[in-house]
Amino acid sequence: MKEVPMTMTVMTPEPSAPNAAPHRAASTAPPALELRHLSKRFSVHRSGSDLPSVVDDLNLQVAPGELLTLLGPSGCGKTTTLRLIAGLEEPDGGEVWIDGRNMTAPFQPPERRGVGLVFQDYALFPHLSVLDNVLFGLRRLPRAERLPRARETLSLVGLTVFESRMPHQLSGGQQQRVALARALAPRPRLLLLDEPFSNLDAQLRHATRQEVRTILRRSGVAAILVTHDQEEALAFSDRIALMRAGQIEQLGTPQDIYTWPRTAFVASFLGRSNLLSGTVQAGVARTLLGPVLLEDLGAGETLQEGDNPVPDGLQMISLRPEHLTFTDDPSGAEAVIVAREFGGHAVTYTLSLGQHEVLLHETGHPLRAEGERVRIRAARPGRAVR
Ligand SMILES: Nc1ncnc2c1ncn2[C@@H]1O[C@H](COP(=O)(O)OP(=O)(O)OP(=O)(O)O)[C@@H](O)[C@H]1O
Repeated sequence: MKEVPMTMTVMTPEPSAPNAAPHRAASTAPPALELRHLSKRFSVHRSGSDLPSVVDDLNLQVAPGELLTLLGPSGCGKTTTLRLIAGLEEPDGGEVWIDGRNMTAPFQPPERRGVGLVFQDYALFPHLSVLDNVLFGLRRLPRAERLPRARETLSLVGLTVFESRMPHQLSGGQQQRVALARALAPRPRLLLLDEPFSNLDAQLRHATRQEVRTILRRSGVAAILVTHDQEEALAFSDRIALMRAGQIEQLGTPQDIYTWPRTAFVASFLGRSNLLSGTVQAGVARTLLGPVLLEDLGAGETLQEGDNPVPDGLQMISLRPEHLTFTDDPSGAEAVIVAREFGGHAVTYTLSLGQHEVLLHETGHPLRAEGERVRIRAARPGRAVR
């Protein structure tokens, strides 16, 4: 059974909008969220030295209805960013704007931000029924509106028949949907989800993620998901902000970031990648795999007239495992299969090219044996990364 939560799940919006943005155009909706040069560092001692910034000059806009994921390794500042947005932490610098209102000047407490929160531990009240848990988030609503709103939200998350149950009588996935209903019931401007699926086992996690995504789409609320699970980020998000050391390393749609990583960090954090050094000349890199044609531009990248998309010289080249292929061509690089990872629909081979190892991902072919000598080549263009 879960403990009574220390943190409240729902922050009901206040009706007034004291800090409406002066530049807000009448016909255009403001971003659901805007972070401007947001910074936060924690002090070690009251009087002592400061640690480096945990959130470092962060700029971000989230459109109404958008599902954005903050993705990154442990300790990169995702949760702190979420807590700054919710008003659970005060920033050292910068601004948080929610739905066109400045929440940081003056500082608005959590309950005045119109933000809903969902945590990984569901934070349901164990002694309240499903319906009462949802009603709890509606204390600020006129009494007559509470029950219809709670029932409407339970219907949205598909839990109407469970309204009299206690939380311990529900599966983990159902409990998480109750937590979602409780956060959505006050109709927040923005929903913040902190690792909401991490307590669920793999299968339930996948199903719940899809359900939550569908529910959020239906409700039209903008949401920010925090996760360190790249597969979850790829499947869930309209856009991903990939964070590293308190900054956004790359921001874009899952497909764009996966296809056109700008840095070696992004290439290897989001999916697997072979990082090879190559000498580039006229858009082709000479690597230990032989010549690799390079992607010149990624989504959103533009060139000034006369610019060379990939400068000549020594560069780091990223090649996805699925972009390598076995070949009978004698010009292919010689390699030995040192390991084989069978994943059902696909196989990932680890290949040794002497000093270096690379990964090759193959679907729908007969299995090759460990120890087999093969030739490989790049079947798709590579990407020069910093
Ligand atoms: N209250 C605090 N006092 C001091 N340091 C803190 C505090 N809260 C967070 N930190 C530090 O800030 C850094 C970022 O923490 P944060 O929880 O935001 O990272 P995260 O990306 O969410 O990590 P994880 O995925 O592990 O939850 C970490 O080094 C953490 O130790």
